[in-house]
Amino acid sequence: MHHIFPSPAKINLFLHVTGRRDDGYHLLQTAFTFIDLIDEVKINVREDGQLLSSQPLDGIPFENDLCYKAALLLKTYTGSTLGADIAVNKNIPMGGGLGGGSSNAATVLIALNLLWNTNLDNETLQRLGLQLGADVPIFIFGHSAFAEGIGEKLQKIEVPEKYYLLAMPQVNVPTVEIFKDPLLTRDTPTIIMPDFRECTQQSLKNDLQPIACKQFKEVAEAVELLSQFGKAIMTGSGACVFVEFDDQQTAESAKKILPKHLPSKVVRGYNSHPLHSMAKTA
Ligand SMILES: C[C@@](CO)(OP(=O)(O)O)[C@H](O)COP(=O)(O)OP(=O)(O)OC[C@H]1O[C@@H](n2ccc(N)nc2=O)[C@H](O)[C@@H]1O
Ligand SMILES: Nc1ncnc2c1ncn2[C@@H]1O[C@H](COP(=O)(O)OP(=O)(O)O)[C@@H](O)[C@H]1O
Repeated sequence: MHHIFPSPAKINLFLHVTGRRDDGYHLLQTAFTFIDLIDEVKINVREDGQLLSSQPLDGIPFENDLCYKAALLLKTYTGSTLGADIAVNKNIPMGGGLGGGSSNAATVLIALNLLWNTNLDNETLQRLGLQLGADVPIFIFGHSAFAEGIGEKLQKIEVPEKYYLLAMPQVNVPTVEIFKDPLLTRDTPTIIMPDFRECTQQSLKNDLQPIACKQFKEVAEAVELLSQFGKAIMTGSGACVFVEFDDQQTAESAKKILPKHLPSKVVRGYNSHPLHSMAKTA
């Protein structure tokens, strides 16, 4: 029997680079919230222990798929003898700073932990998830959060659930190229940030954005086009850029003004991960 689990995208409402660790990874302060752009992860438990996909993603061999890596990690860690068929219906563009791959990995960890009865607690799953990527823990944490470290130290926050016009420039921004750019600002002063609503406009910036705009003209164009509606902020290391709206209609009207070559979508922010909301209502 197939089980279907939601796997939402995230946006970084701001992203500050505050330093660098000894291993070269950058220290960040960021705020994550979820949006209703959602992949569907379909899972079927296998008794024979194999991990397979009936529907590999375009250009990604299953061994490199974060879903497979998450399943293998959980299987190795717990010693479960069970396996799974895993397939994803993709709606989240890849490599856009929306965390789709990380979200898929988190959903697989949560879902298989239930289906295989391996009973790991949420914190252990977050720790395992971090081995797959810095963005995985937030999706297991399951609530809007202020994040520090490389994104793994999470504090719950309530963010006003706004609408966003999300522009998706058709370019793949390699995260590593942005972080290694000599012009990157790496010394944004740290902030204390428990209440998102008190965040000043000045804090609402992404330090990776000027670098992505410099390296990719498509990102710079998206920022310029969205800036006519408000403060345009890039998510993660790009390429997607968003601007906030209080209501859906105004966001839809703004979308109509954008040129056809820039794909865009009106989305809504959510504090709660849809898997957690499902668990509460079940
Ligand atoms: C920038 C963020 C913000 O949410 O999001 P995305 O753009 O991926 O969605 C994340 O921190 C992305 O973390 P993660 O997904 O682990 O990045 P990876 O692709 O593994 O990182 C590629 C490379 O970027 C550099 N890197 C990444 C994260 C970080 N905090 N410092 C770094 O210096 C490292 O050189 C790393 O090897
Ligand atoms: N299940 C998956 N979904 C999306 N991307 C995946 C997946 N498995 C591996 N990847 C790889 O991870 C990269 C980063 O994906 P993703 O998390 O969607 O974007 P980003 O890190 O920009 O937010 C993709 O470019 C892709 O090569």
